[in-house]
Amino acid sequence: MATDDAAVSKGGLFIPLIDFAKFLHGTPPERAATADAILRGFQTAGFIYLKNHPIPPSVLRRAFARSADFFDQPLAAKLALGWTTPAANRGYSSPGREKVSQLRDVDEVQRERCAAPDLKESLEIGRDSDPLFANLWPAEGEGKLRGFRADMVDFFDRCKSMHEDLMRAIALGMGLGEGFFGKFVDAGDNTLRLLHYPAVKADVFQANPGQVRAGEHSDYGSVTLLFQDSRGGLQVRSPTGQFIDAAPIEGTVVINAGDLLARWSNDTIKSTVHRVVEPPRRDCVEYPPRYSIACVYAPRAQPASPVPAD
Ligand SMILES: O=C(O)CCC(=O)C(=O)O
Ligand SMILES: [Fe+2]
Repeated sequence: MATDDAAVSKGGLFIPLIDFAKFLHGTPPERAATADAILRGFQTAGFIYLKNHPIPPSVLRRAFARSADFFDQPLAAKLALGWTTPAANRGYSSPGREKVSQLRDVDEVQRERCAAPDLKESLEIGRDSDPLFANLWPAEGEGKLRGFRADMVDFFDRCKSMHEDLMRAIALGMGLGEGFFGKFVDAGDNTLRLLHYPAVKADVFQANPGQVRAGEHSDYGSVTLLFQDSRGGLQVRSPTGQFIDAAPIEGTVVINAGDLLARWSNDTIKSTVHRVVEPPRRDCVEYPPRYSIACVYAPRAQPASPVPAD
């Protein structure tokens, strides 16, 4: 059965490759089997790969091209859209600014940032209609970034809709009503995260064995959709503690459960640690840039209806 295909099977880590169309358009038994496979993947690996997902290749190609156009701007233009506060969590973070980590102590994070800064830059985009926080968009102008905002809002909405489908599958797999999570996730208080790992000399990794493109961490939300280009470097921690390559597979999206879903499921679902490292070693002086797009889902910031007093 398609749901038993492995995207990754190594070192005790089995990440299933699942046909999402069987959940979206299948017969009731196909939908149920696919929902079970999705839930099992999150319970065992914390990660799944989905094929035949609803975001068309042309839309993805466009999102990646627009992301490259954004990062291609002069640094000063990007810094003008600088990330400000965790509450807003919007805007641009220049290389070396963000260090993803499992550490909780700010001084320890700072030491890790100095020893092995994440070799990446990012743009965080939140719900565009949020009444509290505004996205930081490049000026529309006539250049390459014309239409950037409209394209990103469209991509954001497509990811939101896919997230709602996924939460329906998880609820079905858990034996709950399909709509169980609906009222928690329908606001779309999510974060679209454009990531660019600039070209880097191979000897940077050789000179510093702790050097990474993104440090080891778990994600904070319910699930993260992760679209990656063909460069490689994403690794997922296996149940025995080894980091295993989660290589790109054309036409698929990698999805991982985050801390919130682990909490919601009483830790039956795993929020698994992952990182981005030196790409598969090859004979080159410089590794090319890598782009990825992560959509991190969070529950609605405000309750859907007033919470009863007691
Ligand atoms: O770029 C990647 O492949 C991973 C990014 C990631 O894990 C994150 O931003 O949370
Ligand atoms: Fe992550």
